[in-house]
Amino acid sequence: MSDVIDRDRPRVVVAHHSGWGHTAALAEAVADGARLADATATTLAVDHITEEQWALLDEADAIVFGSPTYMGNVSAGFQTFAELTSRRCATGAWRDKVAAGFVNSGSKSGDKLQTLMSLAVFAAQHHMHWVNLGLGPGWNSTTGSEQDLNRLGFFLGAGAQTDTDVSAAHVHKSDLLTCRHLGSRVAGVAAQLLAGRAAA
Ligand SMILES: Cc1cc2nc3c(=O)[nH]c(=O)nc-3n(C[C@H](O)[C@H](O)[C@H](O)COP(=O)(O)O)c2cc1C
Repeated sequence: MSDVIDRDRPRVVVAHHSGWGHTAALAEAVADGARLADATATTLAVDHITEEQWALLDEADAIVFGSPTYMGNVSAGFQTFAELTSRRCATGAWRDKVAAGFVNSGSKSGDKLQTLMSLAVFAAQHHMHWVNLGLGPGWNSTTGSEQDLNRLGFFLGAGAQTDTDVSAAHVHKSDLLTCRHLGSRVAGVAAQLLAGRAAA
């Protein structure tokens, strides 16, 4: 594929922290969704970030942030990354990129809305365009089930729950599909933005 066509495809980076691999599995699902929507996608663990990976972030059209919920907020690993972006924040390096977020916790709620809100505020500090989940709530009626997309009923981004005593192979199918949906949605919005900028 030529460089010109490659440049026309949105570049999505999924920047996440994960202590035991649960949130990393969700990150892969986000990337799969972006690829399904014809974007290029890279997952990136923010606790081992190289100069090349910083460059990937700087060149991305969209960055999807992901964190487990630790003590009712983003993990220290994610927050360390966030603080390392302060110079980019000051210079507006990520201004007008598309952003979105996904979070995970051990408890069904686990106060992970707070985690998602922290991601959204982080994106806002970078003057990024936050994309919401774009799904109605699942599993909220007598005919619903925990296999529904968006089974935990989030709007701001994707919310997942993983039992604390299972491996990453047991991340809930519905949560993986919900994250895949988010990746596709982000890629679609990024493509619309790129097309709009080109037209303008
Ligand atoms: C230090 C620490 C704090 C945690 N705090 C919360 C919490 O506030 N709410 C919750 O529901 N789960 C909490 N958990 C559980 C994790 O969110 C859960 O195990 C998650 O799946 C871990 O994802 P990871 O493998 O991507 O790190 C905590 C786990 C750790 C290690």
